[in-house]
Amino acid sequence: MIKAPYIYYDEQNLMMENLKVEDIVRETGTPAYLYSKGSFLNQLGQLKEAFGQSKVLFCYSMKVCHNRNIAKVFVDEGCGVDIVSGGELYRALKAGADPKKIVYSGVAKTVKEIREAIEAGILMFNVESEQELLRINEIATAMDKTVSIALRINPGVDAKTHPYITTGMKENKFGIDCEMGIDIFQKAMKMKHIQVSGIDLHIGSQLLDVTPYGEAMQIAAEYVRTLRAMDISIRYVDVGGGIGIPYTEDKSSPDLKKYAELITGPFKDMPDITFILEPGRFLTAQAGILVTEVQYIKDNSYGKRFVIIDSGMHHLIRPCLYQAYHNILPVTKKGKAEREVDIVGPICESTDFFAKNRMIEEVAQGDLLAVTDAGAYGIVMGSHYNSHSLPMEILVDRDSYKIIRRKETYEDIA
Ligand SMILES: Cc1ncc(COP(=O)(O)O)c(C=O)c1O
Ligand SMILES: N[C@@H](CCCC[NH3+])C(=O)O
Repeated sequence: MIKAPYIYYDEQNLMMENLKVEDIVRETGTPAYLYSKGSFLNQLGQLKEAFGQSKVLFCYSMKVCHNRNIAKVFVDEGCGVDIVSGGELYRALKAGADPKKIVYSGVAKTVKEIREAIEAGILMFNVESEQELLRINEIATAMDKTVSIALRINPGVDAKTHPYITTGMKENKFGIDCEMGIDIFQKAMKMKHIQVSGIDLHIGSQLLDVTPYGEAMQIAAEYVRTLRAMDISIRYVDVGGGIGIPYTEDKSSPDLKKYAELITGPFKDMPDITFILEPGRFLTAQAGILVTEVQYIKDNSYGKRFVIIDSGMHHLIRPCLYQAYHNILPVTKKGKAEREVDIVGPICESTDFFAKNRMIEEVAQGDLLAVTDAGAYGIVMGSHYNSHSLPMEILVDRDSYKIIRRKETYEDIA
């Protein structure tokens, strides 16, 4: 494994691992997502270290970056996979995931998806409603299989993150509220083809301050005690994902040691519990950059300058959807003075921007820019809007790179 940093400048050249980013994309073309394998492994290593000897199964939340080559990096390190659809199940199995390490979340699992997951023999369904439980039981009965489930409870905890990405509050569609959950657990216990195995919760995404996990895990531990007192056996506590990354320099990485303590601490009296973690963003966001080429520079008479690029909201929707900040770097520094610009894409929407009023080194037509921290919720939230193709994806490993998703042709998207 090579040492951090994985994305850095060597004099004027932006590097990923041992390669110049410019050399890669001049061969492959733009727009392109580039990912550093070393960074993936380093982030996973940090999480593993924080949890030390605790019984934890890390399930890569593949919704953040579902390329099967990337899932395979984590699978090869012993991780399971957190999936939310039949499509993700397919990708996870193609990546070589052990079905016995796959957990399946999501509020709208269809009959077909449930059947496929039972056939694959996944570890556990994270059930999000009573009707879903009934449906799983019905399908399991017809298939004559016993299916392991956890109920996703909604602990009513404010994760204090962006309002669009909290999930554990009363107004969120996820999970079952704690009070109703007890009754549903009891019903599940009576179902012949259902094996009650765990509880599940996920309070939100992009948490930099881990304290809300403390409150949530106290609630979870109390809940498990109540269930056990009713002879409802709980082996797994699935904590979901949510650990964030600093997108801006004024923020710092979450305290992983504290996170691990907040998760495991309330369960000290239950050493038989296995924790399941579903990290996503923390594992992949910082490893990814989106490289784009400047197409045009346009000034208007109000003093505004637009830098128009060959990528936009159809490739990375986070700035448009959450007003999210992503750093934007020249791929090759030219030593020019900085000036204020809007960096905008080709889409016929005024929300199609990566940055507004941003100071960056002056760029010219044909220059390359790299949007950083783009490895999570990037390409997976992309679209073919305006019939543009998605960027290619490239995995960098020390001195070499591999195209893991080729450029789409018109025929692919027509
Ligand atoms: C159930 C569940 N697990 C895991 C994740 C991954 O979250 P994150 O990328 O914040 O780690 C999400 C997304 O928020 C989720 O909804
Ligand atoms: N898509 C969001 C995170 C949503 C989490 C999914 N449960 C983001 O880009 O930050």
